Amino acid sequence: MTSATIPGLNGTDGTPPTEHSELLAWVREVAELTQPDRVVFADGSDEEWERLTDQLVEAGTFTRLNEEKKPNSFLGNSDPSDVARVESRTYICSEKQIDAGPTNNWMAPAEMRSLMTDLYRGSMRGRTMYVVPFCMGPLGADDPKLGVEITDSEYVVVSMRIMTRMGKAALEKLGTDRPFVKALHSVGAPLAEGQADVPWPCNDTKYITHFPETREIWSYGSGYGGNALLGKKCYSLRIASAMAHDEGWLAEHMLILKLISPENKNYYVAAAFPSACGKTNLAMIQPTIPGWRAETLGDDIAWMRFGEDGRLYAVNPEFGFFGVAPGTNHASNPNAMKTVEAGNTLYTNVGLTDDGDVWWEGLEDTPEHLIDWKGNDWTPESGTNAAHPNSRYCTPMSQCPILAPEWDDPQGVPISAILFGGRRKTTVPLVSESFDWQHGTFLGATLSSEQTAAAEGKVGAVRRDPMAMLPFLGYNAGDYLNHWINLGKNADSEKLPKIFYVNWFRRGDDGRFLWPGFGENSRVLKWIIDRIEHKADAVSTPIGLVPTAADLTLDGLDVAAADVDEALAVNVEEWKAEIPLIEEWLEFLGEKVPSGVRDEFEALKQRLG
Ligand SMILES: Nc1nc2c(ncn2[C@@H]2O[C@H](COP(=O)(O)OP(=O)(O)OP(=O)(O)O)[C@@H](O)[C@H]2O)c(=O)[nH]1
Ligand SMILES: O=C([O-])CC(=O)C(=O)O
Ligand SMILES: [Mn+2]
Repeated sequence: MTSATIPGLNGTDGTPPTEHSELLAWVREVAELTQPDRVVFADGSDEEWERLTDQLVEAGTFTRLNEEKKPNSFLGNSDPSDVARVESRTYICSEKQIDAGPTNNWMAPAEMRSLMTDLYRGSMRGRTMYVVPFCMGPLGADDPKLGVEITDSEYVVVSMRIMTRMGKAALEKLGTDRPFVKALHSVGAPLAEGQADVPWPCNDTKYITHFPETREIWSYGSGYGGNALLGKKCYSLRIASAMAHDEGWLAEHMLILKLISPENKNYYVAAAFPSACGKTNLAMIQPTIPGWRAETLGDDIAWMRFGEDGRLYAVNPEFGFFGVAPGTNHASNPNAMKTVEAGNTLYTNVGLTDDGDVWWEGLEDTPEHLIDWKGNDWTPESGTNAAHPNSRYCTPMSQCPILAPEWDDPQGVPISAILFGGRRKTTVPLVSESFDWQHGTFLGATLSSEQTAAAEGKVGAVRRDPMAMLPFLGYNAGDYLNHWINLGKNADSEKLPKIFYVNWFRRGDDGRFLWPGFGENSRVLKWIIDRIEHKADAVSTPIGLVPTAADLTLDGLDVAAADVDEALAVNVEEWKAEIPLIEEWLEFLGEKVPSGVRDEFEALKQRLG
């Protein structure tokens, strides 16, 4: 493949639809290495969507859902071994190991390149290689954040069309020489001449690799969203966090929410919770308190930078939602249900009902019979899950009924409050306010949560997850915390967002949730806004400023007063038990932990006595 044209391109004369020489050179290089049967530039058109979804139905990957119930929507269940992010196979390959830090897997870039080049050799044989240009964040930005994913998966192409601004418009933005992130993906399942394909090609060997210094991503062996849709975690968090560190901004695992008060005043809130800990639900909240409304700007990722006015502005780099299905229903998250019911949605690893609809645990109207995510007959008596706990829907953001009109504004929105939160059965109260930015950074740095099914590993085990970024940091966690401290030091403290810590998941002795969560979380949000407006009280405790039940608006809440008190309680003995765990965590992070975070730890110990 040494000629100027690219054989097989679009099945035509081989003339590529771009004159971007660096892109073309890379496409040729990858095609030569991976040996696909043909090369196609994805344009993001409706015609392409139809062609590829038809092809996926034909291949047995997709089932077209009932047109009346779920128009233009498909179910694609994965191989049972390929259902979540693989953190043990995720690498940050910086030149120096210290720059990947203690929280990341590391291998020297040259070694990883050599190892993966061997894996990629011939890995696309018998398949089509797609070149997928995309943009993270508004196309209208002064400095649009572009990328190109090369993939041999049709599932990835159609999913990228939902999750990113993909195709022709992004290719036009690339022009002839705009820089872009190179994101290479192969499912690692070449087909020999005449070999039949399987519905979900993947490989037992998996690598999700990042080269932060050269802003490159190499992914191999998995088709699952977080491993294969490279604009999402790989680019917008791991690579972008490294860019943000160099350039003075933040790339965070945060939802962006707009709250509108009864006085019609707008407040923007960003919140970082670990995977499957409630971002999508909070982002689409339907407030239960009269007069308050909410609108969504993003449910997973926020890029934040200081504006000329000194405030912190957030943009959502994504274009769709890749949300957890189980637990989502018309009561818990009506806005997510309306978004997916509008159609144009891809479902992965949920049940298929006899009338061609989807079902998952927690959805209303349990069917008498369905085909479960593994392809087996299922009834409510089966005693197994119809849907995998990490099953997901992939749906266009534009269909969200409460999408904020400013969602695509390249300026972003000014953030008034940042929330950190996790899943903790004990210890962590429903809400607390940090004393200041440095203390808030400490709360984020020591954030802890019980593990969920969003990644391989033991569900329920408590782990520290700094700013909910543990699996998504593209560089040393100590440097990252330093970056947070420094941003605060260099900003006008009056204009910085206030930082809060929430826990919707505290439980009583019998295991029941003490707080009903979901729409009722609006009561906590109202207190947060009232704190910003100096309208609500709080008690100063060793861990931060905490409301009493009397400080919250609880009219109409159907929860025992004792449960609310228990949800809000700061139990000094429980917090003392937390101290050695925090100590161990800071030791693990090592000497790069900033003094500001260490000082906060000492101060906490003092306050606990
Ligand atoms: N008890 C309780 N459960 C909640 C609440 N909010 C969300 N959940 C449950 O938490 C699970 C995951 O929530 P999501 O909102 O999808 O998680 P996410 O943080 O967006 O996750 P990722 O997409 O993995 O980053 C779902 O099963 C929800 O039903 C809440 O306020 N209370
Ligand atoms: O990346 C994914 O697969 C989904 C997600 O948002 C997460 O795990 O946090
Ligand atoms: Mn996420």
